[in-house]
Amino acid sequence: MKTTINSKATESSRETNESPVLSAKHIVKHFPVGGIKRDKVVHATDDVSLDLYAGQVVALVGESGSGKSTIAKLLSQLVPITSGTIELNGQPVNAKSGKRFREYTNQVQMIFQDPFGSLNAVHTIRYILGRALQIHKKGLRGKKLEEAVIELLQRVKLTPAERYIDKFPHELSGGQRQRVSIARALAADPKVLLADEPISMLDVSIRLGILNLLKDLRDNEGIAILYITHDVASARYFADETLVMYAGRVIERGPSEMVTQHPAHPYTDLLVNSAPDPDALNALRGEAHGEAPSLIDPPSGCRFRTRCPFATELCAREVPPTVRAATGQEVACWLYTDHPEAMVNIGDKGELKTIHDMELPDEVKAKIAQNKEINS
Ligand SMILES: Nc1ncnc2c1ncn2[C@@H]1O[C@H](COP(=O)(O)OP(=O)(O)OP(=O)(O)O)[C@@H](O)[C@H]1O
Repeated sequence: MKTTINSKATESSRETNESPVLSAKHIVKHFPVGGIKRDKVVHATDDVSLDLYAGQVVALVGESGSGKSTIAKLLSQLVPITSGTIELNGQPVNAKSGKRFREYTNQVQMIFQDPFGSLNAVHTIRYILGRALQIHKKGLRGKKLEEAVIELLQRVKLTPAERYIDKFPHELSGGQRQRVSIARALAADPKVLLADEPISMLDVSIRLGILNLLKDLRDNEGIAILYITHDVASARYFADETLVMYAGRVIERGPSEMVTQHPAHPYTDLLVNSAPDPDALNALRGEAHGEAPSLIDPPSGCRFRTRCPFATELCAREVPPTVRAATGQEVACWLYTDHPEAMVNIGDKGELKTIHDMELPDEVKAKIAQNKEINS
């Protein structure tokens, strides 16, 4: 039986001897449920590990409710983790307040989805960015503060800065406001940006500009970025590595090009083929059906098995190990192991048949055979 591989970030996308800036190890978040289900919890994220490296973008993709935002909230320490550890520069982070907490939030900044709600409408850009700078660099005032505000505006390409500095948020376009939000995050000189759907509320025509700005920050300033998105195509364009989440778990990860062009996990395949509307999965393919599962009582074993065309009794019984697929990415799926039961599929009428008896394209059969060989 194949041994489970470490869920370390894919090495081909970066220098192998580099250490991550921010590292999440086996993080779990269970939210308590109120009302009559008081004794139950929502399994928002279960056993998620990820590493963010300087000058690299990691994308988290998945349907609505798969736990992506929860990961960002845990990494930004907006909500406490149920279990697991977060390490910044190799040091475990457990400060919940005080100086060490402020040091952490300086280094790990968040960019939110809604540039309309996240900037205070009653203040000018000068005040908003000036306040952010003063919080992180105490004693900065007068001309030096003005220069620092102008520099921030230049870093996010709002130039000439004089045109924007005395404006109120409502006088700016959505894209310009998102640039101000990014400038505010940069005021802390962060090593990590957690960007939760930073372009999804923006007009399609200006989305690329914001992604290119974030790309520049990655390339020129070496900032590590976690990019949360529904949009697989933008993950391919922007992210070095892509992690796919399903019902609170990471089910596939690897170089973005491989994950998005040669998906290994049946769910990723579905997600990629349903683009640009990943929430329309149900209508997509005859063989995959059903709703995303409840996170209060998630399915046993593999959480995708209730919608998976290849699900077996083994998938219901045990959580699949994470193994390496022939195409290089890491995948949590029994199909990629040499477990004998993973060969058996329950047909429409309840009869047992092997995956090789199913009507699959030859290339899919070859891929599965190749994967089994590699992992045996
Ligand atoms: N404070 C909370 N209390 C209870 N449940 C929560 C809380 N926050 C999130 N959840 C639940 O956790 C699960 C994961 O939510 P999360 O927002 O992380 O998903 P997501 O993938 O980011 O979705 P979206 O793309 O819609 O933002 C959902 O079932 C959600 O309802």
